[in-house]
Amino acid sequence: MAPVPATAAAGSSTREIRRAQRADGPAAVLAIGTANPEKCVTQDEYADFYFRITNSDHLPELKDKLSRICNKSGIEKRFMYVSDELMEAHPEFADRHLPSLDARVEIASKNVPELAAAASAKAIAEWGRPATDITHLIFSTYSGSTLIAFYGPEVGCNDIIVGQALFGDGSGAVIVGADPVDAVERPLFEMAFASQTTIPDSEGAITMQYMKGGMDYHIASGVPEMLAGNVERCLAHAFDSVGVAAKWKDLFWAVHPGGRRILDLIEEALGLENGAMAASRQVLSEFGNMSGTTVIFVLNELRRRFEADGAEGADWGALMAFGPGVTVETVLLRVASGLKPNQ
Ligand SMILES: CC(C)(COP(=O)(O)OP(=O)(O)OC[C@H]1O[C@@H](n2cnc3c(N)ncnc32)[C@H](O)[C@@H]1OP(=O)(O)O)[C@@H](O)C(=O)NCCC(=O)NCCSC(=O)CC(=O)O
Repeated sequence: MAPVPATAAAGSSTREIRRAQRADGPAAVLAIGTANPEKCVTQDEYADFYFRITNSDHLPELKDKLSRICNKSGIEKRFMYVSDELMEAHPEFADRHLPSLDARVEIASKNVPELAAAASAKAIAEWGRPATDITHLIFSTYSGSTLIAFYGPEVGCNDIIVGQALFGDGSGAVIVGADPVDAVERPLFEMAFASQTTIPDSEGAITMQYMKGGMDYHIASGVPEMLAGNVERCLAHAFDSVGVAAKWKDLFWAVHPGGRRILDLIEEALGLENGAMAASRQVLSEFGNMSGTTVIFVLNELRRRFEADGAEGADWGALMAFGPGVTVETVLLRVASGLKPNQ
């Protein structure tokens, strides 16, 4: 980021002073950091773990259902705060009808900022400049799968089972700036355009609500179809807005892996080959769905892949995130000089 002049000539207009404060170049991701809680559970042991620590082994049909979904999830392992020790200290977390929100928030208030700080520290170390020089450090955390939205299964509440199969905890941070300082800052991805759309008639499809026993959530079974039916117009709008004629097959992709089926259906809807969302699938496999935090992990994985293979041929890409609303966030990315060989 170019230094802002400390003083302006006495006769400068306010407009000139404001102009001197602004960067010329596009906003770019200059560094990325991620962090997860220590506890790791593999997907093939998760159903046993979850039913044991919530004292729910008397519900074998639900346990089988969780195993079935875990097997189809495309996830190998996830990180989370919940553990035997936590559940021994807070047995009330297993029953969402018991009041526990205060205790959950108290634990989250200590742990979540620490995780965000760990991810941010990695980003700052990679960036290489003093933290006091930062203008934009953006971080996201997710702690739902233990702390806030973790509770035992219930007959008739399949959302709980689906959520238990998919979500993991983590934090991601990016440093964003413009006009990078040569030989110090390394732009990874430039951001050319950003937009947010609410899908028509999607109210109620993904909901989250704080209750006395934790966060209740609902994930409608048609969410993958809903997203797949709407991403193309979001992409077309974004690329039209910057006057770029993009072919979907030529882009690189950082799509939120909300679930394996979401990636499958979006690839199909856009006519992409199965490998197009390899970075999203890799993150899904290693970490699960960490809600809004996940796309930062996907960006990091894309960066790793570009560094390993070179970014030859890749130029434009799209980051897409999804959340309650149902909203679709689209950010147009361009591979920046820091990821291009020979620059
Ligand atoms: C869950 C899946 C991995 C299951 O894989 P498949 O669909 O291939 O398998 P399948 O059709 O045999 O389904 C397996 C079992 O899961 C059940 N099932 C699937 N989706 C369900 C849902 N939303 N609610 C309740 N049950 C559901 C099926 O009925 C079936 O039960 P049975 O076996 O008994 O017949 C997939 O459907 C998926 O990726 N879904 C997307 C999940 C999603 O919407 N994520 C977004 C989260 S919100 C988000 O990411 C935003 C945010 O956090 O902010």
